[in-house]
Amino acid sequence: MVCGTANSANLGVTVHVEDDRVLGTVLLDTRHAGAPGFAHGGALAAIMDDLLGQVLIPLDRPGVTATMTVDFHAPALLGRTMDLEAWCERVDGRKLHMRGEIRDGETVVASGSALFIHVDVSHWETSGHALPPHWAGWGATADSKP
Ligand SMILES: CCCCCCCCCCCCCCCC(=O)SCCNC(=O)CCNC(=O)[C@H](O)C(C)(C)COP(=O)(O)OP(=O)(O)OC[C@H]1O[C@@H](n2cnc3c(N)ncnc32)[C@H](O)[C@@H]1OP(=O)(O)O
Repeated sequence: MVCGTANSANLGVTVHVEDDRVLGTVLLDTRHAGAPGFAHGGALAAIMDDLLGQVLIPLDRPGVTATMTVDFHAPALLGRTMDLEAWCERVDGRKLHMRGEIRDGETVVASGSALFIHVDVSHWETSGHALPPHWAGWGATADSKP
């Protein structure tokens, strides 16, 4: 629902990995309004969760959000391309401490921190739905990483 191109209701986030960091952009519009002209905080929180979750890819650790805090520092205006950045601050066993920012130019609109828990890919098999084929092998190098 955030960056999945197969979902026509996605929030239009695009991301890529650079040196273990996830960088990206998002352009919110009236569909994502809270107050007129401003992005809904829940949309920003969803973007933050997904952004921090994308760090699981360079970490090569499948995982889920256990807890997340989003700090809203400045109003997020609709119709502006905002920059996204996320990284892993610390790995402590299965606990993955992520951090990220949503910025409008030099202004940090929101910052986030989350605890993700490393799980086996079989975690998602309990839904009964088939996993995306490209998830096969996700986490294969996790045991060899600190
Ligand atoms: C090449 C491949 C490409 C693949 C490409 C894939 C795309 C990749 C992008 C994904 C981007 C999407 C990002 C969205 C991410 C979601 O939206 S995930 C969905 C929302 N989250 C969930 O559904 C999680 C639901 N919760 C759970 O399933 C379970 O509670 C958990 C989190 C797995 C933990 O359960 P558990 O495995 O039984 O572990 P448990 O022993 O309870 O906890 C382990 C440790 O963590 C601590 N802990 C657990 N929960 C908490 C908490 N809430 N607060 C503090 N500590 C906690 C425990 O205290 C424990 O600590 P220790 O005692 O070891 O010190």
